[in-house]
Amino acid sequence: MLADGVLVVGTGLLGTSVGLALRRAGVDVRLRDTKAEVLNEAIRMGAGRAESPDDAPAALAVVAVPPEAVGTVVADVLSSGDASYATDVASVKVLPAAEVRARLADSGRYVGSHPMAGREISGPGGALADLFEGRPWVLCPDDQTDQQVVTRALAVARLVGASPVTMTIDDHDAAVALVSHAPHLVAVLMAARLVDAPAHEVRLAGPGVADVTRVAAGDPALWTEILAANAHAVRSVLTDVRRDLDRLLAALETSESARADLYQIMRSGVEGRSRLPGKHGAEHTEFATVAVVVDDRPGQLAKLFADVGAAGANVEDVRIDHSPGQPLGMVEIDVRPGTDVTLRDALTERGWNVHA
Ligand SMILES: NC(=O)C1=CN([C@@H]2O[C@H](COP(=O)(O)OP(=O)(O)OC[C@H]3O[C@@H](n4cnc5c(N)ncnc54)[C@H](O)[C@@H]3O)[C@@H](O)[C@H]2O)C=CC1
Ligand SMILES: O=C(O)C(=O)Cc1ccc(O)cc1
Repeated sequence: MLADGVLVVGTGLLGTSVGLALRRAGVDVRLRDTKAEVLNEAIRMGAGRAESPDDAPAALAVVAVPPEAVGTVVADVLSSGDASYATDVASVKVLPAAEVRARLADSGRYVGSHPMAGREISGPGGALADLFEGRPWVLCPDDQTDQQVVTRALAVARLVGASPVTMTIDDHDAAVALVSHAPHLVAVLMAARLVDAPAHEVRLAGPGVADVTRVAAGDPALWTEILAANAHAVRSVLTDVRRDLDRLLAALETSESARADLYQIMRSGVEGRSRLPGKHGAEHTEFATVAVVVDDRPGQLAKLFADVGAAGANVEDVRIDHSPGQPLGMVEIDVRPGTDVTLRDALTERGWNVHA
């Protein structure tokens, strides 16, 4: 089905990651980017090859350019015959669909899609072959969409290790406003509080504020396009957040009833977070954590993981924090509840400093 190969347009973070994952699955991938140095870096990384004038039309173009450029690029690859069908990976779906429809009479050869995986680093340098592993990949066909393009986009999603999900473009944009775009803005607002903060305060920052603000490091130009294209749905979520913020401000007053409400708000945070999907999209599972203090020297982590493996424990997740100013790290290993006791004993026996 993808025997004629895939054309990836836009060899930044997403395009190069798609190329690396498809190459690993044996697909012929040709690459295109308006910036020669970016294209050459993606080729050097093994994400695909340069296009050739002798190439037959690609089975599918995967358009991985910023949202406002998607319509023009999809119309170009389909009308030039560079690809028979096209999909895109933009973080919004209503805008690209409208732009493709406005530019192409046979827009049924396009289906919008969105892998729910990314990083806060732009460009091919941040690309990873396993970026999409176990992540949802949303496809948004409508009644005009040709089944061929859906089949091909589905094949790409599966070959890169993602789990395909189908929804309408409107449902998609509403969902990502809640789970991606509004959270991005909350992270940005908290990170922006640090800009003029005194250095002696910022110095105390630990992994908590780093976790909460991680996505705020994303490319401001790309995110401005994403948010402008989904402004309506994002405003709706932020209006609810503003209402909650007002309630929170009142709950921080010093009265007994305010204190009870503050507790209720904290409880709703725990409850909401527990609804986040767990590893590989499975239902959220509470893991048990084993924390080990590790010397910050070469080979320690490899030795620790070997000892965890020897103890028969499966690592469900792992976090590493470095103690500021000390040659020590704290490794938190999440395992299935029940296995933590045996693991703790086994690691202590092997001489590790396991936190109580
Ligand atoms: N960054 C992320 O975490 C995620 C991004 N996306 C979506 O993926 C798309 C790409 O984002 P990134 O890879 O992060 O951006 P990026 O900035 O790393 O890469 C975009 C690339 O597109 C190229 N480009 C721009 N216009 C072009 C055109 N007309 N023809 C050919 N190449 C062109 C740029 O030169 C650049 O190399 C965006 O639509 C974004 O919404 C989707 C999921 C996650
Ligand atoms: O870094 C993360 O956790 C993300 O959620 C990345 C991300 C960014 C943009 C998207 O459209 C989809 C995923």
